[in-house]
Amino acid sequence: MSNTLFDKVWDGHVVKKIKGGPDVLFIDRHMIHEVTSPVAFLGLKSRGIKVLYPELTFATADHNTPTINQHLPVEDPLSANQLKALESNSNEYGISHWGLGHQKNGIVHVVGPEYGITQPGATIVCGDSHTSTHGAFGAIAFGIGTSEVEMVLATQCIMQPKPQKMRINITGDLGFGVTPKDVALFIISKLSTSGATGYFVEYAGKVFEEMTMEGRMTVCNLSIEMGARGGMIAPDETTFEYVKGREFTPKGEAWDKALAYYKTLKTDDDAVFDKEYTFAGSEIEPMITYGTNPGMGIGISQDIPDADAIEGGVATYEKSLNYMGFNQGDHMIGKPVDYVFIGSCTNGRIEDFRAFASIVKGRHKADNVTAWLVPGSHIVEAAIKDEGLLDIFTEAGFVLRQPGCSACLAMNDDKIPAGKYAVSTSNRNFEGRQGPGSRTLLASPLVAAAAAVTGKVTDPRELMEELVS
Ligand SMILES: CC(C)[C@H](C(=O)O)[C@@H](O)C(=O)O
Ligand code: SF4
Repeated sequence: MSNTLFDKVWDGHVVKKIKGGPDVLFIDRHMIHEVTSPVAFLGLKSRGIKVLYPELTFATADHNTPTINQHLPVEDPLSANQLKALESNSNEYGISHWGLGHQKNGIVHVVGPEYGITQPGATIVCGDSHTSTHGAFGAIAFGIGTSEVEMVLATQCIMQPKPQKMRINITGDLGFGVTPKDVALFIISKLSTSGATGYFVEYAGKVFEEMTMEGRMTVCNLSIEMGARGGMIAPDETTFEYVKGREFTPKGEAWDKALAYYKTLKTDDDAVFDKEYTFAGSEIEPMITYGTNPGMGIGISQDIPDADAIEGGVATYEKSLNYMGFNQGDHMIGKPVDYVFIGSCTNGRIEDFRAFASIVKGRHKADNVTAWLVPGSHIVEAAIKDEGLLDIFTEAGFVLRQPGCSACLAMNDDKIPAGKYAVSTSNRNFEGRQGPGSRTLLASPLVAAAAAVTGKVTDPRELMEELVS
């Protein structure tokens, strides 16, 4: 029988099928952070249960961590408590803990792949919706709630109804200045934020085959923003090359065996999906959002659509534009920008900082812009320095901060003030997401860089040197 990539990985992890109910799945890797794990550990303690396989769980602190002066004690008492709880729980149960200041510390979805915790064909969970990121490796990776975190700690299994299957194909090539972030924002703008609810998505086609692992992670990261349980891409040579030799990946003979398994992980030619979409890469231009959900995105050269061209309630649409201080029919290009944030588990990897540098090189930060450059991990931070990007940033008037989630959801001090506009490379533009009253325009690192040097929404293609005629 022909199977999809998703079926192959899922079926290979079913421990028990419950008739008419969910499947019990074995979980290969469990990542935890300080926000969603404390209550799960309290639950374990109150029931006197141990962590079944502590060696399969990895803890990192990211949401509540400051991005400057990380060597100093954390001032905010709530954040300090959560960070302490993660540390003491990890120590008590024998779980690897990469806390603030640890050399391996960083955003959970950035460090997992960097250290080879993320592997093709694995099942990976974390109490965090953007766990979908790890699907870039051909893993089944999804976010879980705190009570499920407790379940996985106790049993290394989870009960899950099997989602339906969707495939999204992007054919052909991407245009100049179009990045993986634009591909993802384009798909969400077409499908809406609920368009993939109940589905697990496979991304397929030439555009994804030619994408780097960093790009694939950006796309899979945003799967959750169209309601999908997760997204995945079949592993190939690009994947194997990325994974090989990392700290937690198999070595020697075990690698050969693992590689043979990884190579089986693709959708059979005649496998059937419950839903399928196909778009041409050439349809996509650099994207930007204008509203308060990630589906409210348009090509940067387009105008804000009229309410009657949008599915859903007119009142909600108007409320959203009102919050943003925008009107139907407005041009996005030229809108003033106060803040620029490059970072997060969506676009906080080295390739993103290279893209940002390619535009700011030889230019200067606009005076009206406050820019926060936040690497996703210490590995990214070190690469920024080693590759000479820090020099480019410094000359252009930018400062590099230390790793963490930062202004992506502003649980630390990195908050965008009320009413201010931020071009942000993160994944959510909800009301108040980046600080109470903040207004977020989601975009790629290229669009963020163009805004940072011009002080307004600018088409990055105008600033890119090798403009093809
Ligand atoms: C804090 C955490 C539970 C949350 C999530 O699940 O996604 C956060 O990471 C986010 O991006 O909003
Ligand atoms: S970077 Fe943002 S989206 Fe990613 S885990 Fe942190 S808060 Fe969530």
